[in-house]
Amino acid sequence: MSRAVRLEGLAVDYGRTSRRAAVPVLDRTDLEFPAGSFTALLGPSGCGKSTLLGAVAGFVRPAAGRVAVGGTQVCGPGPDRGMVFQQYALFPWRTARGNVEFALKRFGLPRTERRRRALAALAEVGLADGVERYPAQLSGGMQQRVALARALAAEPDVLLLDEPFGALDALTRTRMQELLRRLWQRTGTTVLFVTHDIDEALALAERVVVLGGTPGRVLGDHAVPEGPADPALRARIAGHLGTG
Ligand SMILES: Nc1ncnc2c1ncn2[C@@H]1O[C@H](COP(=O)(O)OP(=O)(O)OP(=O)(O)O)[C@@H](O)[C@H]1O
Repeated sequence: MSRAVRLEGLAVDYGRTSRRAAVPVLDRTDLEFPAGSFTALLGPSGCGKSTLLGAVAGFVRPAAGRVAVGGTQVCGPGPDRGMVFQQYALFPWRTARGNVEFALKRFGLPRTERRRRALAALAEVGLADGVERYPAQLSGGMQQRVALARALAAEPDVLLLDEPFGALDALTRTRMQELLRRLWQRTGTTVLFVTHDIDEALALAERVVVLGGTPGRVLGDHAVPEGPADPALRARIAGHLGTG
């Protein structure tokens, strides 16, 4: 299933204490991500991309406004939202299968179901032969496949990816991008993908939202047409980023 994500006047600030005023990180932001859509969030370092994703994941509490997934207000993390980070954050003492199974534990699934889902998700990301390997026996790309399988095994409605391929070499990165596109097309999950790479955003997403400024706000919102890359669109987006 997939569900729409809606940000309504979402604002986030950090560092509020009894002595110090809060630092605003994300300005009041209204955005709607339709069910099944694939959006890239693009912007310079520090503009609040991860913060926005964290608010959707339920890790970050809004200072104002709200986030709703499928019409239900987000109050904390939940199995309907899966997250993949740049650092794979796998347990080194668990195998690929063990890492995915462990992540499913908090959803109260019986052991046989956890195993079934873990093996299916690992096969889906092309790791059927590596399920009993430990992270140290896997390349960076393979470890990121495990992290992706871990998120997919929960069968989330919304997949949140925070620069997931930033640490991979160019070839592995292209392969992982293709894998993600295929998975999205098959599952129809709503995808929010954070990157600071224009070409990655244009290669993957149907829509590119550009964030920038301090506090962060939406500077541009562009549909990406199917087909060959459009240099004029790229130039417009680069213009928002000040890299044109
Ligand atoms: N837990 C926190 N406490 C205080 N400040 C924070 C916290 N997390 C992030 N910040 C600050 O909030 C701002 C936005 O950070 P965020 O990580 O959301 O940006 P980003 O656009 O994802 O950056 P990057 O591309 O470098 O990951 C930054 O100035 C950062 O230093």
